[in-house]
Amino acid sequence: MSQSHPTPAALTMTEKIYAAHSNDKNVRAGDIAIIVPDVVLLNDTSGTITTAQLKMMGIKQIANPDQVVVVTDHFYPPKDVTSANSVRMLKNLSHDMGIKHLYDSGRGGIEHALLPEIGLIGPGGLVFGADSHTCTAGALNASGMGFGSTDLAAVLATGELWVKVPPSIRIELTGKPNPFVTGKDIILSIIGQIGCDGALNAALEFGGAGLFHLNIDERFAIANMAVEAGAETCVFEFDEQVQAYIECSGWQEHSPVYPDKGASYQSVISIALETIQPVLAAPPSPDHCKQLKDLLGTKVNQVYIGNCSNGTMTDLRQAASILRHHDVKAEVRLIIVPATNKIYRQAAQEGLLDIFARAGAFVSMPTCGACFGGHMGILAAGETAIATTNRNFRGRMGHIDSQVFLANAWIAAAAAVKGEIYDPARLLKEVSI
Ligand SMILES: CC(C)[C@H](C(=O)O)[C@@H](O)C(=O)O
Ligand code: SF4
Repeated sequence: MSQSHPTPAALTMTEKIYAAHSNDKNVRAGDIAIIVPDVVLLNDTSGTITTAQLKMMGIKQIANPDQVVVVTDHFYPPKDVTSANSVRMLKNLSHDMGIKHLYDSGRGGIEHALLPEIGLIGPGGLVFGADSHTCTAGALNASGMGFGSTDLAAVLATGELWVKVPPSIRIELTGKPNPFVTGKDIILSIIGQIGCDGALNAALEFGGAGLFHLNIDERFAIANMAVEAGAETCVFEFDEQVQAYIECSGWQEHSPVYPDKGASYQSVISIALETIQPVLAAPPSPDHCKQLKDLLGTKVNQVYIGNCSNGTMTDLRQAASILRHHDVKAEVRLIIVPATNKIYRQAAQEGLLDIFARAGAFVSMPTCGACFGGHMGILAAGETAIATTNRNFRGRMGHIDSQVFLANAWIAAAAAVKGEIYDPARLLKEVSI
């Protein structure tokens, strides 16, 4: 419950979003508040546990079917009978409970990329999801929080949940990134600096003049990985780029939040974008940040370009700029997965899918697939992958003795061509000579 706070107060963006979704408009960081999210997000892994919990609780009708979005993406299209049963379970739930927002992967995409794209989340909005990367929504001046499946069952049953409003860490971005430095390099560098628990139980809030140089796709890549620094959620400041995005997506509510001058932060971290170099996260964790120049020559067996953080048009265009001139090295498996149906079709229209297929890549409609070692790209013992994904824990993409390096799409594509970690800038120069 909210304590008695002096008013008027200077608030963070996170405090404003949670207060706006609570009956108690005076809630602040540290308070426990009953929160009603705009969206409750379920997928075909955790969502099935949530569904089973609802059954155990004897819930015949959920509180607000319009609040719920169901996306089948993790094992989509079902890879075996168990995953087929999971998808069936979610389709039955949607039918029985009157949930209209049901998206299968072919029609929709990976949940965190899809939700903003179809205008179901936007400035000032709040989503609770049974998936840790629900924080991706933060790129659009919204807040997304991941929960366990049982908590989500409680939200479905009642439409609300108690939450401890997190304190915020302000990340002040200044300057302009160098060529070949992307959102991925920025977030990997930040996690490398503060560690996988550097933002534990806090909200990351991104702002500053440097934001101007980051397009929305790059902000998605950054927001998506806030949880890899331990953050509960993250929020980016609102600007013209967010405004332009929601004009296309159709997000109806227009309630951007701004940080108040004098708002209180757990800490403030300044990042001068021009100081960031192209980096990778070496195994076995996303905070194991290494400069590209220190990993050159590392052999790779598989390259994966996709997932909910980096399966965007920005990533695909970067990969295509390399693959239009080069074939994938014969012994390397390159898998490219646009994050949504819309991105897939845009890439087709721009001729990118053809460039990928011609170069020898395996291209697929959206699915989580290999990202979490689910299907379609499992690593054998001793194999090494470079992935534009967000996690490289031991065994993440397959065998417990396989390795994953996280990197941007330029670096990933260059590795697919060379079969080893290679400087994409150098590769492009070799073409123009
Ligand atoms: C399976 C799912 C619950 C999980 C998550 O919560 O993040 C997955 O999406 C992941 O990336 O590991
Ligand atoms: S793409 Fe990967 S990280 Fe994203 S939701 Fe799917 S499994 Fe999780």
